[in-house]
Amino acid sequence: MGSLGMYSESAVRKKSSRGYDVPEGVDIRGRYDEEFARILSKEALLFVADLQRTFRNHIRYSMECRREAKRRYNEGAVPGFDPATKYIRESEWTCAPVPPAVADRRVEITGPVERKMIINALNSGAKVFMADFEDALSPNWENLMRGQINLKDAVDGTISFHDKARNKVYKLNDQTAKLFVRPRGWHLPEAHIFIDGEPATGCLVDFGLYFFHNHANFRRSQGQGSGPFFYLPKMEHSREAKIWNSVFERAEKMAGIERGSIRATVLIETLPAVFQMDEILYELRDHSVGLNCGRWDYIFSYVKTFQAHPDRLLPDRVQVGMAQHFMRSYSDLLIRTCHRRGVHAMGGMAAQIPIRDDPKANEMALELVRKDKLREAKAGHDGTWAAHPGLIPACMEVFTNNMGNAPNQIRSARRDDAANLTADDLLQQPRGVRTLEGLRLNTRVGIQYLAAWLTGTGSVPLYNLMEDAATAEISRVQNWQWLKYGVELDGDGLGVSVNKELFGRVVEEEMERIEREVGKEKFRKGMYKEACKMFTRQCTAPTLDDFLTLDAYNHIVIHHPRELSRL
Ligand SMILES: CC(=O)SCCNC(=O)CCNC(=O)[C@H](O)C(C)(C)COP(=O)(O)OP(=O)(O)OC[C@H]1O[C@@H](n2cnc3c(N)ncnc32)[C@H](O)[C@@H]1OP(=O)(O)O
Ligand SMILES: O=CC(=O)O
Ligand SMILES: [Mg+2]
Repeated sequence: MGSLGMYSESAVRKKSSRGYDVPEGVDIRGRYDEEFARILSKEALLFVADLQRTFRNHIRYSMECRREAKRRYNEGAVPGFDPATKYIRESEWTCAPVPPAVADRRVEITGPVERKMIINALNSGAKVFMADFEDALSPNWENLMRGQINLKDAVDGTISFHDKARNKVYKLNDQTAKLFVRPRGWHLPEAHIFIDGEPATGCLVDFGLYFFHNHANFRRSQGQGSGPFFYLPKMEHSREAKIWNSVFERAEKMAGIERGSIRATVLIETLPAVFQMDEILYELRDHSVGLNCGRWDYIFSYVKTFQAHPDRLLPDRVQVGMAQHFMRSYSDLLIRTCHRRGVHAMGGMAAQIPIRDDPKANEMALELVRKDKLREAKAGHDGTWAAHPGLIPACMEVFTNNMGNAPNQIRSARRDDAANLTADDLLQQPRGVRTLEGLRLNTRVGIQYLAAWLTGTGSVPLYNLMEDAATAEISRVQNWQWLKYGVELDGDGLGVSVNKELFGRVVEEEMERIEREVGKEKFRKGMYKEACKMFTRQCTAPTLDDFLTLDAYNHIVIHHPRELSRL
């Protein structure tokens, strides 16, 4: 438990907020629940409110800088290395030593903070489990609060789950994966918790509540004296990493633990951030355990950054893989940067998942995963991500064959050759063709994903692939880009160009197909029509929405007394 020593007495005064006991200035607008109230204790909320008050202006400024950068890119500029921080890139320094508890991260499983999945992931045989409040989670009130309860039970070691339908009880094994938690990105508000009349910042709620309730037990049971551990998503600039560093320092002070205890891996998953990798590590150098290639959001970010650059259009989504020059360059430079600074360079997610009812297709999917992991291990990555427990043995085998007994390749794979990579390498337009099937698949997947998200599920299997917020974003922005520039579907050889009329027909036909595939009953009961409306609006809007989930979020905010809120 944290101490309240750093807060004044008056700030702890109780005030009733729809059933919850809250400190001054905090208003809980989500449903009251006794279990939630244990997470939303007055002390924990005070900690979250303190983070919000301390950092809100820094966050606001950073988001304003993102808008300013977007304006520049939209006027024709391209991202590049910042001359002002050349000294950071060129000087020799290293991050704090990697804590022994997480030296070996050769396979990491990811998944939403759902109770059964947390147990399965911790028991999966992976070295790390990244519990996700971000790409894999629909951040409705129930998911967020239950997620916090589940994580607390997991850290306490008491988590269990009874699947009544199968009469199966889930419990933790003796040996479990190390827990990392990924809070939401800086851009997402938490509209069920108001602080001083404004929605709280989503990631400060996720981080604050988890840290407050778990830091002590985590360090004892999991961290061998260090931790807790985090993954930090979707940053665009080192100034955002600097805020996280300050958040960590403040949390460590509140908890009375040593500075540098908290450790985080930053996902490099926006195009501007690839030019800031040294700077991001530098800001977090006492709190870093590396960088990760968040390849799916990275592709999304490529389209978003170049939304006003018709000379940089993408081919079909399925063709934008790690073999493309810009993706390979990004992974190589990330490895070189991390190893030079003494931390892990983590690989990314292959989207394939096991295909239960078709052994041949399953073997082909597994082979694609093996190939992807082999490329990562040989390139020098220290570990990788798996979306499903069924993929762990294959990923483990590839990394173990390449790394042997060493826990990582930080010292052995320097990749100094990657120092020659230039901005042109990192920005090179991907090669390939565009097809009507590409447009159809984007539409079919985007709508089904959004329909799932609106009903509380943030990661889904679609057409034998894992789909989450990052992969769905690619579908959305690619459709938008093709519509905006009326691109020719050059892979079909028919000379057809994408326009609103064609897209309208595709939407109609794909909705019919979805109804056939999921069945009339599920289609009627689900949120496919709402998702279709939302997805269509976003694909055809004159200006590109920054995030699919920002507009969609308004539809999952439920305030009590019951009312639907628009932010
Ligand atoms: C771009 C990025 O950000 S990637 C990171 C974010 N994305 C993710 O984390 C996605 C994680 N993966 C998943 O959510 C799931 O694997 C899905 C949705 C893709 C597929 O899930 P399902 O359809 O339930 O898979 P399936 O039916 O094969 O599951 C079999 C078992 O494995 C479990 N399982 C599947 N994936 C996971 C996981 N990632 N973690 C833990 N357990 C899992 C299921 O709970 C199920 O358990 P059970 O047999 O005890 O009931
Ligand atoms: O978060 C991971 C990604 O690929 O996006
Ligand atoms: Mg991502």
